[in-house]
Amino acid sequence: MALKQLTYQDVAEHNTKKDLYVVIHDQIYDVTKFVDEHPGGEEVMLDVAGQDATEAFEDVGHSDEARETLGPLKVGELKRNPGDPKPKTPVPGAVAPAANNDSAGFGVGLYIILAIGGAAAYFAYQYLEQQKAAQSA
Ligand code: HEM
Repeated sequence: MALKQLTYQDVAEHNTKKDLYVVIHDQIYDVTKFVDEHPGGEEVMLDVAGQDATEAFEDVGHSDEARETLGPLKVGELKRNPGDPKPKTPVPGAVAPAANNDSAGFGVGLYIILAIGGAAAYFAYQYLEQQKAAQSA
């Protein structure tokens, strides 16, 4: 069967147990026949019926076997319209570098504080030495 291009609106029409589509990573799956066999139960599947289930699916940490089960259930691809919700798929590396930048920012800040503290201590020492020299002169 040729793959269909469906919009969120099209997918949303398949939201009953007898006619059940979900979107995972922008792929559309017809899980009508699978819902009764789902080891996680039908309830969770009905919760995301006709919607983007990417987050729910990934949060569970489904096995490779579960991912393979998806293959034959695929009926189409999501066609995004302007104004549709953004993809739930996290952009690889989007979070990690931001976290790194934060810690790098702190690291640089720390160096600056140490450098200023060091300079202040140096000048204080110089000043005291001068005072001592002036007194003994
Ligand atoms: C639509 C495609 C889905 C497929 C093909 C699928 C398949 C599976 C499979 C094979 C398992 C057994 C454990 C494993 O192999 O990882 C499982 C478990 C589970 N699934 Fe799904 N699943 C789907 C969607 C979802 C969704 C949308 C949810 C929403 C929360 C969900 C929730 C769960 C939970 C909670 C378990 C754990 C059950 C347990 O360990 O008692 N699944 N699923």
